[in-house]
Amino acid sequence: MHEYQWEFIRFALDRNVLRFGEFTLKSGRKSPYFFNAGLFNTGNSLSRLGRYYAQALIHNGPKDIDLLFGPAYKGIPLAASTAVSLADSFDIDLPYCFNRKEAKDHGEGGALVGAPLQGRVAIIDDVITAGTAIREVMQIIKAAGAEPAAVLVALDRQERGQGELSAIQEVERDFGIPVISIVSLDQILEFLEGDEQLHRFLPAVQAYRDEYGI
Ligand SMILES: O=P(O)(O)OC[C@H]1O[C@H](OP(=O)(O)OP(=O)(O)O)[C@H](O)[C@@H]1O
Ligand SMILES: O=C(O)c1cc(=O)[nH]c(=O)[nH]1
Repeated sequence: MHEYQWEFIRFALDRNVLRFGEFTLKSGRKSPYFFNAGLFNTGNSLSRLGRYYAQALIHNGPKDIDLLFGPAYKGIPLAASTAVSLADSFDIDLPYCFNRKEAKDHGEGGALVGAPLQGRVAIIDDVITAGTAIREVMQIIKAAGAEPAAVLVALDRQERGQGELSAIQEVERDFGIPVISIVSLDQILEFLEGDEQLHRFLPAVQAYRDEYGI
């Protein structure tokens, strides 16, 4: 694992974002670990997080991105902090937008907020598990006439999607775009192996991976 990945896992553990226990996921799967990006909840942690995403996009993403999109809800501050980091640290001023889960019927109305949803879009979200959320986002982008160009997530849980491939592999195959993650379950397992205090969670995470992993 790269040093920045080890640092990122330490950062997520310190903020209680990465936790071990028993959690029910959007897919209904019962997971022994959970990544709650909502707990990156201070200016400092969001600023640091935005830099991780911005670096991942610059180093591993396509060069010709026109817009960042943050899926409601947790993707919203992620896209915003990535946009700020790109501007502040890399002198790249990209527009960003996000959706509402319920369309608004007064004021400016509608389900989209921010810059017009157009051009080549990088989707900024927290995790991909079974891939349901990301497929919903693809529909929103296509309905607007824009073009999905990449997906960026903090954590690739490396779980099966609709078939035998991982949800991320299915997205790459079905939409022909790269999915970039800061860390994946492989690195979390490696971290657990090397950490005296967290080592005890390894068996449960490995058993979960045997059931749902690829
Ligand atoms: O790959 P999947 O199986 O779809 O699961 C992952 C998605 O589930 C969570 O979103 P959720 O819809 O719970 O929304 P939130 O951002 O409002 O917490 C998470 O933020 C991912 O977007
Ligand atoms: O699959 C999910 O619902 C899910 C997993 C996870 O680790 N974090 C999260 O916010 N959602």
